[in-house]
Amino acid sequence: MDQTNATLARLEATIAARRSADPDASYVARLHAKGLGKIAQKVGEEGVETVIAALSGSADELVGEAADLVFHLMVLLGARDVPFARVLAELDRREGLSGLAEKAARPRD
Ligand SMILES: N=c1c2ncn([C@@H]3O[C@H](COP(=O)(O)OP(=O)(O)OP(=O)(O)O)[C@@H](O)[C@H]3O)c2ncn1[C@@H]1O[C@H](COP(=O)(O)O)[C@@H](O)[C@H]1O
Repeated sequence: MDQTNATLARLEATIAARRSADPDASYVARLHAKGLGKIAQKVGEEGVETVIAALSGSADELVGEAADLVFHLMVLLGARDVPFARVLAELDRREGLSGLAEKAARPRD
């Protein structure tokens, strides 16, 4: 397993373990206590903050916001019982398929 996948696998396992923790002691548990809607909202907020950092922040700020976004996305996937491996497998499936070619092959409305 390469470094990227090892980091994500560790984070996924930590998130799964913290879901049922005390919400007073765990941010992951607190998010789950607030429900799927709150988790999804956080992903949206972190996405917007990542965009702002990309357009007007430093590289360090962009790294920080991107980490927040990936973390909250992993919490969201876990809340829906979707293993991150499925996302990686989907990216693998798309490997080598140009985004332009994929779009051109879509059925027209
Ligand atoms: N990677 C992260 C991570 N990244 C960001 N965050 C938290 O995500 C939150 C995002 O910041 P915000 O200001 O948007 O949050 P907020 O003020 O609570 O937001 P609102 O209540 O206003 O919606 C902060 O509380 C950050 O500390 C994280 N919290 C946890 N982890 C990982 O998850 C593990 C388990 O964490 P706990 O569940 O807290 O033990 C940790 O050991 C880490 O590995």
